[in-house]
Amino acid sequence: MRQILSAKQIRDAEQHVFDTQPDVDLMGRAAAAVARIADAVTPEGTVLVAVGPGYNGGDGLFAAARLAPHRPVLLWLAMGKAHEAGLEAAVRAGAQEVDAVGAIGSLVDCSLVIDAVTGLGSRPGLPAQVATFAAACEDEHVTVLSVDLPSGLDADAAEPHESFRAAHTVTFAAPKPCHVLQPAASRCGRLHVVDIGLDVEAGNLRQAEESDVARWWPVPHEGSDKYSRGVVTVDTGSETYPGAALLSCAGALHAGAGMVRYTGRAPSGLIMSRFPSVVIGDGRSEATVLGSGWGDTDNAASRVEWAKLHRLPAVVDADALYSLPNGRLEGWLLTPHAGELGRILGCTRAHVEAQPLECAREAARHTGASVLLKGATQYIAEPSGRVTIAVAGPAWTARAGSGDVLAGICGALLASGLPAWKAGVVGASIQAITATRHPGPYTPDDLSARMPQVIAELTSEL
Ligand SMILES: NC(=O)C1=CN([C@@H]2O[C@H](COP(=O)(O)OP(=O)(O)OC[C@H]3O[C@@H](n4cnc5c(N)ncnc54)[C@H](OP(=O)(O)O)[C@@H]3O)[C@@H](O)[C@H]2O)[C@@H](O)CC1
Ligand SMILES: Nc1ncnc2c1ncn2[C@@H]1O[C@H](COP(=O)(O)OP(=O)(O)O)[C@@H](O)[C@H]1O
Ligand SMILES: [K+]
Repeated sequence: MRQILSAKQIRDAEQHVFDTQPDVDLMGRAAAAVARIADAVTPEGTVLVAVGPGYNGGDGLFAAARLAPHRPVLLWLAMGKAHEAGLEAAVRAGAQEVDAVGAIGSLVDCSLVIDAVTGLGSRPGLPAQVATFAAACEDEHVTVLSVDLPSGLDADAAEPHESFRAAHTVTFAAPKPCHVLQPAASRCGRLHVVDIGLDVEAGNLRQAEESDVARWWPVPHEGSDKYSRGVVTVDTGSETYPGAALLSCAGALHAGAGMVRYTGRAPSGLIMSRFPSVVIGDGRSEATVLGSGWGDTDNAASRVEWAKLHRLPAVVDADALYSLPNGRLEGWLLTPHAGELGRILGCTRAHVEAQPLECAREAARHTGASVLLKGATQYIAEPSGRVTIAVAGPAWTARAGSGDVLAGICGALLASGLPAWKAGVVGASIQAITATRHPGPYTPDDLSARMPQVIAELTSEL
């Protein structure tokens, strides 16, 4: 599990070092890492460093001082001002200053641009002159290495403000939200996290890794039977949308449910012809999946209430999300996409997309359920306010029906005994990991059929 830290948490940790170990040169360590990675990314050729007015620019200047003795280095002071000691060191080492016109003109001969304009102190967006330079870097296809974060992004946000588009980003101590939350994360390129000796405390935002999914996967043991592995009741699909029933059953079966019972309104013959191991009809079970493909069902509320009355942990998807029963939904997992979460909260999809963490947290706090907010970045919020980001996957998964499969996967995991938040994290992650290992336009059901092999690989890698 990787901790994701806010700008404030990093600044507090830096302050602690300044207060307790005044001799430690944090900027020197940061600059050394930037120079080392710059040489690793492009070992030869001219490096142009775009330098801002604060400490981020200082990192760039001290990195320039380390690079200039063995390769040509140009400096562009993007906002006029620069860290004085850093500038002196860079110039002393042989770096040469250019103006804005010279900076853009030299791009054609540069092998690397180091973006050290702004970092943690970045206000969203870029001043016009810097925006022009960033656009020119893209036009010339120059490799950009951003220091701490692509200048223009907000360290704590997912929003893709006008910013540099980096091929590599070197950050310090831990990733910040902008490095892992889409769409901002797509501006960062490959992320290098460097330890500069900050002592950081765990917060309430973290990202799951493949190793967590492997560790948490409910692998059956000698004593397992179909009941102990977990029976999941799937009430999804309808006469109008029978496909959703097949998709959620496919998810539950391929995630390894001990038994799948189908109680929805899609024709049972259809289910049996595709999945003969599914048992049609009600019976004992450990969890239920509700809502995918219900459409405008008139008795949605009573079907959701039924799960609450039977104290059955539920995965609540799609239309069932608008018929949540009153009271705390402890042990439940809600799986909205941004539009659905907006409707639940009474705000717009755009608001949810701009404030995904806050919205997922609010829904979890309000309902008492865990909330899996689906999309390019998938957030699992708990009522406590803790948020775990699922392992990310490629955008191949972004197609109709992926959510129905995901609901089935999560249902099987909930039935196996995982707590709701973990079922959400593991379910969303396994779908993404499968898509990463099998890239291409697979249909959601074809992709789910590849999951068992990936689960076997993952759990045998332990
Ligand atoms: N502290 C340490 O020892 C260590 C710090 N480290 C490094 O320091 C970085 C943080 O440094 P920082 O706090 O100086 O902020 P930084 O990101 O350089 O920006 C502030 C300046 O930019 C300006 N500005 C911002 N946005 C703007 C915009 N859109 N358009 C125009 N101007 C804008 C802003 O102007 P103002 O808001 O004051 O008007 C201010 O002048 C951190 O990311 C890491 O790289 C590492 O070396 C480890 C040790
Ligand atoms: N950009 C993206 N990258 C990766 N996965 C995505 C992206 N956008 C959406 N997804 C995936 O697609 C699924 C879409 O779910 P949803 O919108 O509920 O679809 P449906 O209701 O049609 O099944 C989510 O589970 C998410 O995993
Ligand atoms: K930067």
